[in-house]
Amino acid sequence: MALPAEIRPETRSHVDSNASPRESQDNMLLSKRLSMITTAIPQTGPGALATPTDKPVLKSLKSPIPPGELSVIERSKQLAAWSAVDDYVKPHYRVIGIGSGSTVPYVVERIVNQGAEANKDRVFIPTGFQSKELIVTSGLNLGDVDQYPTIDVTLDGADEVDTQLNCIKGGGACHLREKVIAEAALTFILVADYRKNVERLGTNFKAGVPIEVVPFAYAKVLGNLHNVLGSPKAHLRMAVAKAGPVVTDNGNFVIDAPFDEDTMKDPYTIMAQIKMLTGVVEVGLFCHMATAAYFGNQVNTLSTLPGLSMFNFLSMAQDGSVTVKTNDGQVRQVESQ
Ligand SMILES: O=C[C@H](O)[C@H](O)[C@H](O)COP(=O)(O)O
Repeated sequence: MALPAEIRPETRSHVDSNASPRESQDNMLLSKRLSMITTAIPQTGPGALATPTDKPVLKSLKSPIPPGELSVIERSKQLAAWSAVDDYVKPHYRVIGIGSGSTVPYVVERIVNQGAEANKDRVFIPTGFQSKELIVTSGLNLGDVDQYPTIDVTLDGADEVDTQLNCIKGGGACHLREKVIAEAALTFILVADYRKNVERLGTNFKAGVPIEVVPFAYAKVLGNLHNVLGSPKAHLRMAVAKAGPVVTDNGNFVIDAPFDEDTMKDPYTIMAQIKMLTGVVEVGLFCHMATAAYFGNQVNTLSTLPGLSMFNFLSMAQDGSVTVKTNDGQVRQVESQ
């Protein structure tokens, strides 16, 4: 398959608006590496993407990145993404959904590492601006869900995932397109770091359930959430580097609605109730949708300062393992080599 004319790989960086300075540095490193991989791929002419890159398919989870280059959290995201790609992006798959968030660049990284030959006949469907940029920048073929309404597998990040694989999504305001791309997929896989792996939704992610609303209905929906559905702190999400509200890729607003513990024990019910409010476009609760969720882990290590054995401190490390939860209730550990 020749590259569609609109694909013009350029070096663009992935911006994670929630990233800490360390995470931003990690993201810049990743963008740099992705663009280095991309420049190895012929971009135009009859030979476009026909020659494999010099990157072999990595069979193990051993990182080619020098130790210490990625933070513990970034390495956790990377291992989760790589394991998921290795298990679920099968050689014969042709249509692949690419989700949003800070773990997804590592999904693309691993897919690119499968080689140009593996990717030349594939088409990748984005869930928003960020993933579209990732696909284009990586020299992969871009498609849309209206051309490819059946997707072999979609891999996506999450804000939190519970034991039933229900999840909160939409921290980056992408959940409408994400849900469409997830529903269009025969298999939907979540990737995240250990902080997102919880018993009950709302444990660490306190911002609330993201709700995309049409702009003219936001005040009415806020009233419904405050007075009828029991979320007195529901509020319009405001932009950080712009005056006014966050506007989604679809031109809508986002409301964040925190609910109490009891409500979050049954995410499907509250999801259905919110969705019934007129003016709501989509709710960032994805229930009974994922086949598996991959979480990179960390360990706490008790260390001692050299020469000061009385001072112990806890330091965190990526222990090279990934926890995999599947929709049949099983949990297993994958160890990197
Ligand atoms: O709208 C954004 C998406 O649902 C993301 O997948 C989710 O917010 C997780 O993003 P991150 O990995 O950046 O925390």
